[in-house]
Amino acid sequence: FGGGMMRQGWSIDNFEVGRALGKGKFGQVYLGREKKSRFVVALKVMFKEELKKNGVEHQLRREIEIQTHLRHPHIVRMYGVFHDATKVYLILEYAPRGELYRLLEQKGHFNDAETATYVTELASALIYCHERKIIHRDIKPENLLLGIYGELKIADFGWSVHSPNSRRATMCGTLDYLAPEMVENKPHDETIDIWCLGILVFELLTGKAPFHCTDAEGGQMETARRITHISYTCPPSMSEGAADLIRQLLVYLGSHRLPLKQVLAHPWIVANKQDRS
Ligand SMILES: COc1ccc(C(=O)Nc2ccccc2)cc1NC(=O)CCSc1ncnc(N)c1Br
Repeated sequence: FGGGMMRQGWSIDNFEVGRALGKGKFGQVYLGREKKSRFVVALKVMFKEELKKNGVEHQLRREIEIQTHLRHPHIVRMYGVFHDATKVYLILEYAPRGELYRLLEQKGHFNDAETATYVTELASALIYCHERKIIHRDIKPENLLLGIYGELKIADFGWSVHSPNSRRATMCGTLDYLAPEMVENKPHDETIDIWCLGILVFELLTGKAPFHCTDAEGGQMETARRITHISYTCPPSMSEGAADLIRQLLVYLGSHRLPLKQVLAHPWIVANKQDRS
């Protein structure tokens, strides 16, 4: 089925459409099944009008070019794309265990073994991307899905670009994952993903993003100030090893952040990561 997937000429008539899986950027995602092969996929349906209104057609085209060539166990596959008069459809790998952030909400936080295993999977996917000069720029629980064994898969490369890049993404929503160079609108490179990895480690272990400020605490301005001043504290519940890894990731200068290969070799990761299945 995969090979055939790249053949052009798919239409929605080739698929049975099932329940809604979630709401991605610019569109709704449904469970789908290709009729002949019965292969199950996730179908993301986006309205051309909305893409045009948001001026993201070129971004989507680049995304499709990037994504259709990526093959990695911890990156959600994009098998293909088709469109009709009003909509664009992305044929995506279905992640059977859904969204990581829902699991995080449910559990409150993860333990060292679960977190170190997710970090290992994410770091290996990011190494694969960075080798191809692709930076994701939007690593956060909302963009991470879970495969059949509960393994992590990066999805929604909505903001991926080729590095180095200084174009400012119109960031909507939370500032929590913004790196200092993004807050200060400076040029950035793939080390931006290493910053986001540091934010993620903290959030998976504590259930909170390190620089988050509620509106009462000063809101987004205060969050931005804390990011550029690297002003956060690890809770006493956090192990020294995890705090050490976070300290080496949340570094102001991108070039001074722990390289991904050294993340995989960090003592806390090596001591706590588990094998899946
Ligand atoms: C490789 O995955 C993507 C690649 C690209 C884009 C995308 O929209 N790009 C884009 C859209 C507009 C403009 C520029 C880029 C989106 C995704 N993926 C998603 O949105 C995730 C859909 S939710 C889901 N998917 C599978 N299994 C589940 N259980 C769930 Br829940």
